[in-house]
Amino acid sequence: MTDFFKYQALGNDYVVIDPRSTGLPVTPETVRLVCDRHFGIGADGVVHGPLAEPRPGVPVPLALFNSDGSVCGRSGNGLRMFALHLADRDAGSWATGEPFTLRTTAGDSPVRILDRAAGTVQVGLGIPVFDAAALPLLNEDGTPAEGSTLSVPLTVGEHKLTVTALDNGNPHTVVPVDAPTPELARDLGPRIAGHARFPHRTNVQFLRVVSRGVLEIEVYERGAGYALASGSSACAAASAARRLGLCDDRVEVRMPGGSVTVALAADGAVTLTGEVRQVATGDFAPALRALLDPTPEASR
Ligand SMILES: N[C@H](CCC[C@H](N)C(=O)O)C(=O)O
Repeated sequence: MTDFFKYQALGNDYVVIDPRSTGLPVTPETVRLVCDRHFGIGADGVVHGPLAEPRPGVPVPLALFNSDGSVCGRSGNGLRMFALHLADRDAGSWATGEPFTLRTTAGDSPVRILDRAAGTVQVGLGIPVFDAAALPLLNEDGTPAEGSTLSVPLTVGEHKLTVTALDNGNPHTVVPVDAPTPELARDLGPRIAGHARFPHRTNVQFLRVVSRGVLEIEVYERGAGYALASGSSACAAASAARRLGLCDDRVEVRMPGGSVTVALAADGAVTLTGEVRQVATGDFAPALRALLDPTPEASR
């Protein structure tokens, strides 16, 4: 029995809870405690899976949570970590380097372990949607907005911004700025993430185009806060920059925790490649375990 497996991708950390290794329930409350950096293990989110016995050739179901306990449709980093977890724990067909498919509430994502020793894992996040109704995005007066979400005006307090919003399994809002800084992300990030015009909230990327092949972002994640890196955010920034004509089809996206590569196909489909590492595996101590699963039979 192993209660948890912890992974990080460029400092974006997730705790994997595998129901085959532990009987612990996974609920928004337990996710919040596990992710708490003072009272729990500490993580930006939890990956719970596989939710059915994994079989080669069949999409492997899993659930993703943010550290605040909210459900996250898709996580570029969480999916890549879970792919490596399958290879670490089960080897077999997950470790051959052949692509396989992971299934979340946001749909299916192909993953591929390119180099297991180096932790190089690739995930496909599909074709993003730049559509106000899909996000959804509201007008200033609270009515549903319609049409393209490329370069839309957004007022945040005294700031008059021009942002590009998109959905790639998660909602994202890309804010081009001259100088993305952690201070800017921590200050403006939560105000955009929780802005009334985004009823489902949004992840936020502050973007600087370094060159046509290099982007730099600072990330504020919906449900998790300031993040050293985010896979779907890197993809969102690259997709927005490409649609705005600011970058080429293959870009390096630099974040405080490190860089990933994002490739953009002619139809807009996005592939993310980067490093993932296991940090720790372990068991929750009895006192924490009792909080995570208060049923008497859970105590050991
Ligand atoms: N860390 C994730 C994204 C989390 C997105 C989540 N915060 C949400 O949409 O609710 C990633 O690497 O793609």
